[in-house]
Amino acid sequence: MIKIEGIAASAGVAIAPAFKLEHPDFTVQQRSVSDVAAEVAKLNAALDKSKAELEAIKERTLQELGAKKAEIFEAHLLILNDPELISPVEDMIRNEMVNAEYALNETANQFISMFENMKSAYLQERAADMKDVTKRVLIHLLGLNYVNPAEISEEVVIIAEDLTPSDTAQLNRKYVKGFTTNIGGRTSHSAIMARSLEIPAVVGTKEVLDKVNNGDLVIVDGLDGKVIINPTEELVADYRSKQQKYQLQIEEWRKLRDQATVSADGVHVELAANIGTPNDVPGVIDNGGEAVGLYRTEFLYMGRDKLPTEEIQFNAYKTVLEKMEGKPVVVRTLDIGGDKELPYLDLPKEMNPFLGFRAVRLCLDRTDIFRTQLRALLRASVYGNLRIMFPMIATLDEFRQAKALLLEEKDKLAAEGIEVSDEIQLGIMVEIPSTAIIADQFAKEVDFFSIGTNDLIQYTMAADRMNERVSYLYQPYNPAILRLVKMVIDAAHKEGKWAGMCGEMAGDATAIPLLLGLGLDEFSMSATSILPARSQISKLSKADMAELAAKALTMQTAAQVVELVKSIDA
Ligand SMILES: C=C(OP(=O)(O)O)C(=O)O
Ligand SMILES: [Mg+2]
Repeated sequence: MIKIEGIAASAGVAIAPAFKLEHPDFTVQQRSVSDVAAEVAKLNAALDKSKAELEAIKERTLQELGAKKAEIFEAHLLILNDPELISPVEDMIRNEMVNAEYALNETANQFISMFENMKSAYLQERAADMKDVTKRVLIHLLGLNYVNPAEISEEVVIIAEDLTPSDTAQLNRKYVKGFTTNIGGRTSHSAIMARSLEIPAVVGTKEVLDKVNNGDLVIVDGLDGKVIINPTEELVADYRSKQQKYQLQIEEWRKLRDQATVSADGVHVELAANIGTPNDVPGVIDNGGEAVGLYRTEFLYMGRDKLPTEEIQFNAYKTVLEKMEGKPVVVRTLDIGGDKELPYLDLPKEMNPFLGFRAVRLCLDRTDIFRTQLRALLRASVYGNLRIMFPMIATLDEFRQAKALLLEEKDKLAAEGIEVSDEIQLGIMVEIPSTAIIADQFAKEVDFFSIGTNDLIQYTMAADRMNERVSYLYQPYNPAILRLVKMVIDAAHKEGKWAGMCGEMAGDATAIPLLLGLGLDEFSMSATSILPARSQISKLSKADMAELAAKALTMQTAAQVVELVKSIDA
């Protein structure tokens, strides 16, 4: 039995066999072959295995997710059965006497670049299918040991060095009971997504991948940040009861679903949810969310081969607004960069991606991309209560430029006779210290602030939010952070505006008493944190918390602040 400590990233307990997820090396080398017939046979065997896999996946998808989702695998099968692709591969092996993987890769790449250069969106999508199918066959030709995480069909706990946000988005909750990684922090995007998928997770363990073998029984304790490999039977029994207790607690919280969030002394605050896709909305409603406080639109841009069209975006935004039935929806414009990459934009690698060309910086440069998103948002605005928010604003100039582009697009739509709501509030994320410091000036021009503590903490403390080695510096309760938060809230209130928070700190049980005391109006968090937060706030008096917060601001260290907050229970 091995016990490993990590960072509790998504609540709950998972107990299942380990599935190690390692990204294989798809590099293909050219080799000369003398036995051409054997090479062709090798190709055919790999094709047969791939087809059999696809048949099985298609069948399963059909049963579990329906005909529409299964179509993609039918398309992949058609490619593998297409003589126009397969014959040239065989010809190349025979004529040039080269290895099967090289012939396949070369031929497929020619088709891929041909499709990519076509005008039709349909044919461009075929390029993505071709890439997927080629990878599948190469896995067999190169003898790689790899299963796509989306295709797991038994209950497992995933063990990985790290998971990208798009890996995480593909996980099927039915089979993936939990995950644990070597690197990452509580605010890395895979952790955030794990919370919205309600998959227990422990990240930043530094060593779990080296310590575990495929099939080992693993416990992931996402409540206390522990991973146990090959536990004793007694420990498994203990954790099963911890799992049940947590389940009962969730049922208790559920009773608060349809209630407003009111403090013990009768003050209402808004509890909103952070979402990544329209599919997250049922989770928001299910968890009693009063609004969407942050819709991270970048996930619409990820996991595809090219930019989403205005129509794709319009439909996504409209769906969210309609499903929220008039409750506020804060949509954040594209925040790509940092740990969220868009390979098809072909941006140069940067030394410090979190300090680089990202979010609104990119949008103000690539106004073509930005304008498309703004148009889609404006068109969708008539379907609900839309609020638009710009990320990573560092200067007033950036806000003014972004707002000017929005107004230009609004005028254009009006000229085209397309209806746009006149009630759209326009706000900014406060996640860069410069903006927090002159929040009083911003407050005169914006309709609201949403404090992005995930980034605000990393920029204030100069500690990478993804790096577990400096996680000791990632201190939400540091008085320096609390003072910045206070400046932003006070600045908003002075101008009659509201201040929210959509960083993970907003859902953190230790931070909530302080934030309530500092006067935060809206708390936006992972949907699963909403009910525990509602329960907690109902027991706190805002007036008492204001006194507590005032004391916290005079403390010297984060540890002292934590002690102070703990003392309210004592
Ligand atoms: C909510 C935030 O945005 P993201 O986590 O997407 O950077 C933040 O920085 O706090
Ligand atoms: Mg951010």
